[in-house]
Amino acid sequence: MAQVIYGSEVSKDIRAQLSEQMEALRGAGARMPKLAVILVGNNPASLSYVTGKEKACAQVGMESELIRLPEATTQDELMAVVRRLNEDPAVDGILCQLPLPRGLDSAQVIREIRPDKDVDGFHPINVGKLYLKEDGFVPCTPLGCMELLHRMGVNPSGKRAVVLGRSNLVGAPVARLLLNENATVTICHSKTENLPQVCAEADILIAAVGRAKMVTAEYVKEGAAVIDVGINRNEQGKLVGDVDFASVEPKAGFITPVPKGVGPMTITMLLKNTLKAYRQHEGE
Ligand SMILES: Nc1nc(=O)c2c([nH]1)NC[C@@H]1CN(c3ccc(C(=O)N[C@@H](CCC(=O)O)C(=O)O)cc3)C=[N+]21
Repeated sequence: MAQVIYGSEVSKDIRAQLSEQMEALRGAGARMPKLAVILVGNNPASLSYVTGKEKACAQVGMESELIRLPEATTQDELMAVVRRLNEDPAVDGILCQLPLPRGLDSAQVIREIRPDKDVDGFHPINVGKLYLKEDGFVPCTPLGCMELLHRMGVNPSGKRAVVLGRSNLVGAPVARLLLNENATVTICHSKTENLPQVCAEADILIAAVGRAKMVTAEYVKEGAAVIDVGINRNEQGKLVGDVDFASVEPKAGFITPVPKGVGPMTITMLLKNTLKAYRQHEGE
């Protein structure tokens, strides 16, 4: 029987600490940390995530500004908005919600965000710092996965870790964070052979592949820590993870659910990254 670790609960703890820190800043009459979120177009999933980010900022007492741009926004118009936010001393963090509408170049937008305001941790400078173990912004979902592992009391050092998926947003950075904590890391992808057997060697299994319920019990070692990053929607539009929870839960040592697992941690880590940017801008 696995111990189910609710990211929604862990998030409550962390957000309570953030609320206290915001209270202290407000009490001292300081400028408040501010996150600017750019949403281009009307993708309903993006709108729900962005709304969640704004609500979380308000919940802890952080400022946020939502810039909504029409689907037909041009690359130059979008770049101009990013440049304006780069120069705005009241804005600590900038996030451009992905994916962008077809025809817009997200890599160019990400490069335009000032690295010290890149609270997504997607800018090449911050990616490089992660690989060099220097202090920069780490992407929110990978940070959330590591926080959940630490809350499980699972120390990655010396453990076999398998990351299922190699995206720039999740798989690649979380694999690097696990390596930075001295795990022995295997990254699996669509070309990996004997996938279930490779995954079943893992003490720590991170499922970030984007395929609903793909990970069943045969992919899981008895007692392993399983972290489900999946954000798939089933035919009824219900949020479903990459892990088949019913099949894996009896065998795993720890497991995170979807929803109420990694998702809320992603938002909470975004708040922490925004406070980190604020502290750097305030010269603390
Ligand atoms: N520039 C950028 N940065 C991102 O961090 C980013 C992005 N673009 N594009 C999309 C992904 C996805 N993402 C999630 C955020 C919160 C939940 C979340 O809170 N999920 C809740 C459920 C929310 C619901 O019910 O819809 C849960 O899992 O319990 C999930 C996914 C951030 N993303």
